[in-house]
Amino acid sequence: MSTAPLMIEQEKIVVLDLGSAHNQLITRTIRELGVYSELHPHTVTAAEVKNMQAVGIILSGGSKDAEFNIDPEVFNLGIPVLEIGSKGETIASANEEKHAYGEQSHPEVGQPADVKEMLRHFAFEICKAKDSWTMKSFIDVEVEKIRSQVGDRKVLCALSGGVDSSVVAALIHRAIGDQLTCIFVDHGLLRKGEVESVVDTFSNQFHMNFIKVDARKRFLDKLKGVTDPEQKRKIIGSEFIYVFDEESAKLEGIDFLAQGTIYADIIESGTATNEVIKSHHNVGGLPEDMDFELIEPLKALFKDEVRAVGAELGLPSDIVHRQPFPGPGLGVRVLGEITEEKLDIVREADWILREEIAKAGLDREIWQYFAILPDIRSVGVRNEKRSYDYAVGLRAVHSVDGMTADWARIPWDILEKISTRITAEVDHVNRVVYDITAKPPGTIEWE
Ligand SMILES: Nc1ncnc2c1ncn2[C@@H]1O[C@H](COP(=O)(O)OP(=O)(O)OP(=O)(O)O)[C@@H](O)[C@H]1O
Repeated sequence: MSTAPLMIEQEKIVVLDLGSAHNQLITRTIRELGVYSELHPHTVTAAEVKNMQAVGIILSGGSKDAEFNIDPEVFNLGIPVLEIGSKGETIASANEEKHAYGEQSHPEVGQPADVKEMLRHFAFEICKAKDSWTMKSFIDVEVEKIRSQVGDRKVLCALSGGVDSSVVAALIHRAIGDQLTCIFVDHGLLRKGEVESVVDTFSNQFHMNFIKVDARKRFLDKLKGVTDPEQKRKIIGSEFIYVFDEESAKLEGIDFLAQGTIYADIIESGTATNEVIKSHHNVGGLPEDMDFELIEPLKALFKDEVRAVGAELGLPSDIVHRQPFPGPGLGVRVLGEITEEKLDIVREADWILREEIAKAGLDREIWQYFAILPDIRSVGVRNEKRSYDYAVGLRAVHSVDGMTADWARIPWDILEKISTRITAEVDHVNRVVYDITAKPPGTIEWE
């Protein structure tokens, strides 16, 4: 985590990380109130805080602990300070007028109203913050920043059709129009309808400089005969880089690379952001030695804020609300060797699942749901004849951040409908199973 502010000019409440598990929740809650907030390490100095346009400071968690000694000058800045203990209780608060709070609050899930009230009181009554943090104002500010950073030069964006890179592309396009070029690699591992939706949105509706690379055959050839999951991921990742490198080499005069880095990437990577190229991605990411300056306009935003920016920029709902989808795509949902036939099966089964979940009105309720094709065939009967065909797995989970998950209690009759449709409509499937494993001990994806 960097000590430099991400939104420099924006008035903010600074949350200092003293080891509480609630830090992110507190930061988000303040933003939901309409006040921008950033999380910073406890090692930040008073002088640094002073330069952050801070109107309030929150010390969050374990502040009595010696290992979290903070710069004592922080208390002398004339900026209100609120201390929240590691269990969420208000320990004390101090500011120039020595306001004190006796109330006890617990920002655990289950009592969010209390915390929100406490934070609202602190932000507006004590800090006199303005509720000026909206996604519309964010877009206005960022558009200006991008314009002055880029000038008349050119920007390249690797567009996956996922939420982050789609919103980055739309935002930069709003700022500089044709100076942006997007490259979308169709590796043949996307779900049904996704390629069409990406092309339609960015090429037909936004009229972007949009390059779609059809690399389906190339990826399948490389994956032929490979069954080991790690090996599959590696091949998909490195092939993506080759393809992207080849395509970008054809373009001239590009100075910048746009990245969909978001706040979670920064908080989780624990490093100064602007030096890191998004490193966690499964797709392998782009090589560190690419000769581009980075533009990362979403790096201060939480995921729900990114979605709100996307909606404000006019991106369609299927992109803005796209479920988390692994970088290697269906490559990790076809277990064992990947073939065209198996990809088709999983794509069709997944489509039916998505359709029925949407029809039942559960599509926003369930965090993630998808079909898997395990490498299993079993015996069944079809038209009074013995069949020996594939089993399809269904997975649907509730989760907040993907770290833990519980399986979704989809009503039986909906599961029945999905199963009946899959076995009737998808060739070579004679059995459907539902995964009832939580994470842990399972993972959300099967590979
Ligand atoms: N098929 C693709 N075509 C072009 N770029 C891609 C593709 N897949 C991934 N990328 C690029 O690599 C980045 C990281 O990919 P990853 O699959 O880990 O997605 P992510 O972190 O969820 O972001 P996103 O929401 O943009 O997909 C993407 O943001 C995008 O810039």
